[in-house]
Amino acid sequence: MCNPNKINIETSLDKYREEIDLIDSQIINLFEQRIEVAVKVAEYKKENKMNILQGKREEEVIKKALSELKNMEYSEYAKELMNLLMNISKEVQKDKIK
Ligand SMILES: O=C(O)C(=O)C[C@]1(C(=O)O)C=C[C@@H](O)C=C1
Repeated sequence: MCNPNKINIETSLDKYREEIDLIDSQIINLFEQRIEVAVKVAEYKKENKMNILQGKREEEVIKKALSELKNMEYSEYAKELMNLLMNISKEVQKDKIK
């Protein structure tokens, strides 16, 4: 005999995973768009002899991102995510303009 509760648990897990898949696909699309803009910024920086690292701008990006958060419990994780995104931008920019 199968346990109907187990079926329910699996069904809701599948639903949550479908939700995560949808969110991941949006994140990956936005991630790609962000990188493509960072590549354009790299070209601008090269033409204008600017440093790849823009510390003041990074502070602003983090501040702005945190101001969008509804649950401040996640602020350290959000900060970690933004720092990771900017580190990836800088890596891509270095590759593009070296
Ligand atoms: O604004 C810039 O100058 C960028 O290159 C973009 C970006 C980012 O990913 O947000 C990347 C590197 C800089 O240090 C600051 C910000």
